[in-house]
Amino acid sequence: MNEFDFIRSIKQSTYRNSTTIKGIGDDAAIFRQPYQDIVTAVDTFVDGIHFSNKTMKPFHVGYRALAANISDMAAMGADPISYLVSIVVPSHYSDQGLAEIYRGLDVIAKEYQLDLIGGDTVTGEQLVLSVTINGAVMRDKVRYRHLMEPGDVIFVTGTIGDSSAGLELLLNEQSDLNGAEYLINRHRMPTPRVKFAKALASIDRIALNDISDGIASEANELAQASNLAIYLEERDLPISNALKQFTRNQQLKYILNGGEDFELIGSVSPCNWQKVKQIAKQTETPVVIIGKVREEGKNNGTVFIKNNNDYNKLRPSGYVHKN
Ligand SMILES: Nc1ncnc2c1ncn2[C@@H]1O[C@H](COP(=O)(O)OP(=O)(O)OP(=O)(O)O)[C@@H](O)[C@H]1O
Ligand SMILES: Cc1ncc(C[n+]2csc(CCOP(=O)(O)O)c2C)c(N)n1
Ligand SMILES: [Mg+2]
Ligand SMILES: [Mg+2]
Ligand SMILES: [Mg+2]
Repeated sequence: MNEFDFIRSIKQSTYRNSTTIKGIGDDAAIFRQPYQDIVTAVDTFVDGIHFSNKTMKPFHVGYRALAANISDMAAMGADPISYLVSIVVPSHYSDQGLAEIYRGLDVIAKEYQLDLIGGDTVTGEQLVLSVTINGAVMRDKVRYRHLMEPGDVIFVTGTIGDSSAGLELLLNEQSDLNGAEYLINRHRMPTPRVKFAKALASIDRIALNDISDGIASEANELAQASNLAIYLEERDLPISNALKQFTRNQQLKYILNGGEDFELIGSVSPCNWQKVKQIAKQTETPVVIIGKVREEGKNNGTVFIKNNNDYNKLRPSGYVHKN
């Protein structure tokens, strides 16, 4: 299919948001958002780095690429609205594969009521998807990483490490483990926590970060942005039943250094914790406290984790891209 036929094939016939003024079909898209701040982010998804034919079908490539962007909106407390997709397609890639990528994009877009409003299509050596997302947030309700305060509790949604364990099962072609399907599904089709993050709007101040690179990295980002120290309790890290089958060392590797869970880690004043719990219940989002925040002079910007009664420094150690 040529570029123009392809673009016609992916154009939405109607838009899901009345604020989408112009989508696909001109030099640029237009959306209108009165009274709110626009929030925007981009994330890129590369064959051989973020996925391979061992780990994802074309449908999952689309689904997972947009999920990562939606998760960044959740991490800001924003409502995702529209997205643009820039895609590099290898010349040997099938029309059917391309259609499946866009089906994956559209399935999750529909779930979160997003409009596809534009993008770019080029041929190249390697399949690459770069997704730009737009969202909106009420003024003064953005959940910056720098908003932690001393005395806050650190919480995390869902269970952590599942995606990384699922990835390892896929790479080792090991699908006989109990719960393998669950773990693999968590890797291929993560669930960004938008409903929960939006429902937190009644709480004045919350710091949030989404878990793309493992708790060790994300907690360090929060500590550094807020210039405070974080103390985590290893035994309180939330683990799925499927992950419990792995050795404790493997579990900790997946949880702390794995990544791609797209759960949220954040901090809130202890006086608002009950409210967070209540909102979590209403939105069917598991949430637990895993640590606390302290003002500690020379230790500010550092994360510690307790096991066997000792706190040890937890260094950022997720996936780092090197140029
Ligand atoms: N090439 C770049 N040019 C300009 N800004 C960049 C570039 N790469 C990253 N950034 C910016 O750096 C900040 C951190 O980006 P990063 O990609 O680490 O966050 P993230 O998207 O939450 O994490 P992840 O990509 O692991 O999901 C963001 O403000 C991002 O826009
Ligand atoms: C085939 C294959 N091999 C390895 C990985 C692991 N991996 C790649 S990027 C990344 C961090 C998030 O990236 P970013 O920071 O760009 O969002 C992780 C954990 C994978 N997903 N697929
Ligand atoms: Mg990014
Ligand atoms: Mg993020
Ligand atoms: Mg990253």
